[in-house]
Amino acid sequence: MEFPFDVDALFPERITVLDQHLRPPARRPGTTTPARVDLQQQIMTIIDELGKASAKAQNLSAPITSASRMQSNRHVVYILKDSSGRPAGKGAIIGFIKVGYKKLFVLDDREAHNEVEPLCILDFYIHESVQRHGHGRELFQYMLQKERVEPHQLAIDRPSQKLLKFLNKHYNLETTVPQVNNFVIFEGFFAHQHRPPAPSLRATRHSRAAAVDPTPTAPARKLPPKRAEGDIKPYSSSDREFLKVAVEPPWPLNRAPRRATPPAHPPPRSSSLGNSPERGPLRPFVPEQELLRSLRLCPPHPTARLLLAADPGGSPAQRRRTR
Ligand SMILES: CC(=O)SCCNC(=O)CCNC(=O)[C@H](O)C(C)(C)COP(=O)(O)OP(=O)(O)OC[C@H]1O[C@@H](n2cnc3c(N)ncnc32)[C@H](O)[C@@H]1OP(=O)(O)O
Repeated sequence: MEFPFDVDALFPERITVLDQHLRPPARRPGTTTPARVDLQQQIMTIIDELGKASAKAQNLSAPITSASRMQSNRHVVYILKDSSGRPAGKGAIIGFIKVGYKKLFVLDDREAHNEVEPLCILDFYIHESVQRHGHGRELFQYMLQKERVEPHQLAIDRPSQKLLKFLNKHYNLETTVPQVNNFVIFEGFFAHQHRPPAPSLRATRHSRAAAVDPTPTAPARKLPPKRAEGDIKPYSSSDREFLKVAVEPPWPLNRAPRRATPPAHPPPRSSSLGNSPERGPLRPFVPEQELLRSLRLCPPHPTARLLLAADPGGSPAQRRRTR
């Protein structure tokens, strides 16, 4: 994937790690340094384009990775570049993987709910022209070492068939523990749950392009106690949740408020907060409180008044309850 600017100078290392600050990595000595804002704009362009390409490859209706979503989440993206075109070309981007810690409620093999906070694979893409060349593995392996996690410790947000095959081939991950949410976890997940997240993602909130530390050690952290079934929320929020087509609420909650003039700007199709870009055809919802208020202010219909008057048995209290 090529860009009109010098990707090779922007990302001096083969793999660049970026967090929510999207800070441009330090440039090689001797290279000219454009204004910081320009560099950050280039990074945002790369992330937006990668997100779009990944969504297309997965047949998603909208990207789940974008610069704005990165800025509003504590996710980390690992970007793999190709500088083989150097010195003539400007380098190219091969792909990326996005990870982040998420609080999830997952079922173990006895179908008991467990509250956990594993590192999740949220998005992963290698350019079509170079898939099945080992780049995915290179990126994944780097991420595992940097985050100090083992493959069984990961939760995968709705993996594609290709990713399932990838995990099976490279990491022998095959047997899944059935879940009711969109996350896939593999056998061995619970055995490793006492291994805590590494400080790389949690504590270091800077753009990094550091060398891989080959010693995967991390201090132990106690997991929260198991919750009673009643406390458990029915699902854990996936990053892909906002892609689902929204279900229209029943009448009259689906009535749009009357507007004299159309809005000057349509609502954003997708925001960093994760509202669905698929909601175009749906009418905006009337807030429930507003609806109740307007119902209370409504004078009773004449027929209703007649019916109330003709009901000798109905006490005011009963009528209040019925109403
Ligand atoms: C949580 C999520 O992100 S889900 C979305 C995952 N991303 C996608 O599905 C996007 C499209 N696919 C891709 O971008 C890539 O194929 C990735 C990221 C899944 C893997 O990256 P690659 O560079 O192709 O992987 P790498 O070369 O290291 O390993 C190849 C192995 O991956 C699996 N794989 C990759 N592509 C395919 C494919 N088209 N069909 C079946 N298996 C595939 C196979 O196990 C393959 O081994 P094989 O060639 O011996 O059969």
